Amino acid sequence: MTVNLSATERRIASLAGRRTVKKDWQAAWLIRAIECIDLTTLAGDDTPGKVERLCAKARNPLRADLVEALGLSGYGLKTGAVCVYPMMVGTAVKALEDSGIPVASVATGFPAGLTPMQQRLDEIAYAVGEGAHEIDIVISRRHVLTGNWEALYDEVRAMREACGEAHMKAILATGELKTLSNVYKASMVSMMAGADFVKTSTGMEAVNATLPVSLVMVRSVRDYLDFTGQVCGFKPAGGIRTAKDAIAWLVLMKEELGGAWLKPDLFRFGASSLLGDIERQIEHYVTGRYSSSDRHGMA
Ligand SMILES: O=C[C@H](O)COP(=O)(O)O
Repeated sequence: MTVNLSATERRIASLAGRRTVKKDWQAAWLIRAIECIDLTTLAGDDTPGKVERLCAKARNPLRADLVEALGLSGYGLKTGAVCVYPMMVGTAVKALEDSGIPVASVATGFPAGLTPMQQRLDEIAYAVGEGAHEIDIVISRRHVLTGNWEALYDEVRAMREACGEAHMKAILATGELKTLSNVYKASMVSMMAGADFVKTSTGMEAVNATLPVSLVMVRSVRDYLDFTGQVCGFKPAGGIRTAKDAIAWLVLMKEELGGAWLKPDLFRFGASSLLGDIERQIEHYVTGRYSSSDRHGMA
């Protein structure tokens, strides 16, 4: 399998012109984007209080006056999930009780994945034991860079088993995989080994989610569906900060995979600050005025 870089770039360059999403449609697409956000905090200074505030935001992602102006009172708008480190899972589970919002936890030596395998599996067990519904694992980049696909398969398979009932997202850390062909192969092997989602990045690599890498991954999802009949979700993560970015990714999903991949069961944004810009754009749609971005803090 090889990926044609210039064809990939050409396809991405043409995407923006394929759909015009303005005014009411833009507001509707942004609401959908909110429902697909894994609202994330993965920082060394995370505290229970910060996670509780983030969970409150996940329950009420837009200010009440904006929700009312959009006619969404009673709709129950909420984010797709809240994503935290394993030590914060218990706090998040408690804060999200009865909300229907799943808690996702990174695990397996996030972000580098360079801890011994047993510890990585124990970390999954810990997060699941704390109540995580979804586990975002990181793959060993060295298996990709050395072409050891069997080792990658075995690793992801073992992690899939450790997740039990929890959904598993496989983070490829695409910014460290060197080539788009490697991205395609790593994505395919992760799906073969049982990943429910493939995810671009940890947010900690030098290069995180990009549209060309995302195109390659969604094509692998499409091919996997054609080969096996199995559906897999997709999660771009890292550096997605603006409403405009969100629309670009939603257009990509709609064009490449169709409407089924515009819903949180098959599509998520991994993002810590995207919601703030979306709220700001929706405020502009409702009031005609832009507020300062610091009025839309997350936690
Ligand atoms: O998976 C989520 C990422 O760590 C979030 O990255 P971000 O802070 O660039 O939005």
